Amino acid sequence: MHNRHDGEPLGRLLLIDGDDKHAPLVAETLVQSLGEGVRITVAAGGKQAAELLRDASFDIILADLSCLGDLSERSDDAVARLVRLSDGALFVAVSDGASVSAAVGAMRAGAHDYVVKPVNGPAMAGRIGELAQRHGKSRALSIAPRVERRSDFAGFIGASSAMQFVYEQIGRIAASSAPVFITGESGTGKDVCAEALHATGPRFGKRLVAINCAAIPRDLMESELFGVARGAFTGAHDDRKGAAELADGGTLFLDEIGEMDLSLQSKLLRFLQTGTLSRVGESGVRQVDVRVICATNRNPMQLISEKRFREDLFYRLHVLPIHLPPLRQRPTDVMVLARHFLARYAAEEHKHFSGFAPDVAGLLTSAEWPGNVRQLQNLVRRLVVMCDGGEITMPMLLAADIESRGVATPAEPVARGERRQAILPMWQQEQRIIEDAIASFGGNVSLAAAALEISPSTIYRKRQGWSEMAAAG
Ligand SMILES: Nc1ncnc2c1ncn2[C@@H]1O[C@H](COP(=O)(O)OP(=O)(O)OP(=O)(O)O)[C@@H](O)[C@H]1O
Repeated sequence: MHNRHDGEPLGRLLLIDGDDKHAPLVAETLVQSLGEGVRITVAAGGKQAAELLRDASFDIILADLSCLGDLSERSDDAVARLVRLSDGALFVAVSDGASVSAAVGAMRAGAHDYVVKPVNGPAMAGRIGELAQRHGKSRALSIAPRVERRSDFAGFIGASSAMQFVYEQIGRIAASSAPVFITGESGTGKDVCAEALHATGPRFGKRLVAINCAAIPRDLMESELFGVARGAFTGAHDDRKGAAELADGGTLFLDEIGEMDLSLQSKLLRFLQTGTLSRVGESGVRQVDVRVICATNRNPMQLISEKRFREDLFYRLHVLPIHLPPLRQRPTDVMVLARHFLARYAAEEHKHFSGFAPDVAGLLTSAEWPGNVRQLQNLVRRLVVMCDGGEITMPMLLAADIESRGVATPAEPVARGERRQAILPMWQQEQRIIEDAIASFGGNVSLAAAALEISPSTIYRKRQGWSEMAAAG
């Protein structure tokens, strides 16, 4: 937060909001969150905003898409015109949430992001800081409240911007009881995330009970989740609580939710709707208060389209989405994590390591890491066990890397006839890029398409093609 500022403002924000009662309130919450160094000018519509932009320079523009009609009938056209006049300001579109296509249109027209109404001051201030950093908008960044860059948070290690965003999201939603839906490839830290949400929230005094929907046989899953009454089936000698009851007052973590049987999905939906459950073989109902966190490394939209996941259950669970980015998208975290694991395993093994040789660090940083943090962690552990100590050199890495799916691919593998990283066919690489984009927009195909600068119908067409390719083997 900035100190009170008497002279020139630190920055200028243009708020385009057609509601003359609402706009001053929004402006006030923004000043409270951004600090008094920001000067806010309100424009009642697109035309007035365009005039203001011709006369003065602004650092941030917040534009309610519903009030730009006086500038152009189409909101994307109005946004494009304002962006052209904006002199490189950070441009955030505000939409009413009903029209995803308007928000996508605004982003195609040059907006940096969109937020759904109502504009919340503290959340908006955080978002401005994040966007300003991501888009290199130094003027907007100077207004945003300083956020300490953290290199660790509640069990996570990592100082990249992507992880700062994750920490900020966890901090913002930990106190709520609404369901959280965590997505991310295997090994990106979905369990760590569930633990962080529980540990930093008000339910910390009660239990976090985790249940892995892929690891438990189908016919046992219902009793594991909801408990069992004595005599319900052969072998049920006693009444037993399930994970949901054990987590009462605390958090229930449903890992690999995408693997849950469809009939149990209906029962889970009922539990989420009513807050009550019945143990297997019991006719009465029991009230249970849990916060549900679920996670999957699959694409939930694909599971829904394949009819393996109920859409109504997805929307019940997908209230607060968190996406954990793959390690290859945050290369600055690799050595932070590698050094952390080296220190930890060296202490466990009573050995002394001085660090990684520069060529090893370079190779690790640029590797693909298909198994993400888990793969890096296992590799460092293997290095510590196999080596006596000192500096981790390239020969040591190559010796330890044998089972790690080719992280340490040498620079000229073909010439030297050594191992080569598997090259995926073009369609699979394209599929990965598109699925990553969809996951990072919480499953929203339209927004992913806008970010990739292709049309949503292209994504749907490609998906059809991938299923056919996969079916063809
Ligand atoms: N950012 C991180 N900082 C420190 N450790 C991490 C981080 N991310 C993951 N890990 C570690 O990597 C391993 C895998 O993490 P985790 O089990 O949370 O991944 P996951 O996404 O749930 O994987 P899966 O989908 O296979 O269950 C764990 O040992 C975890 O402690």
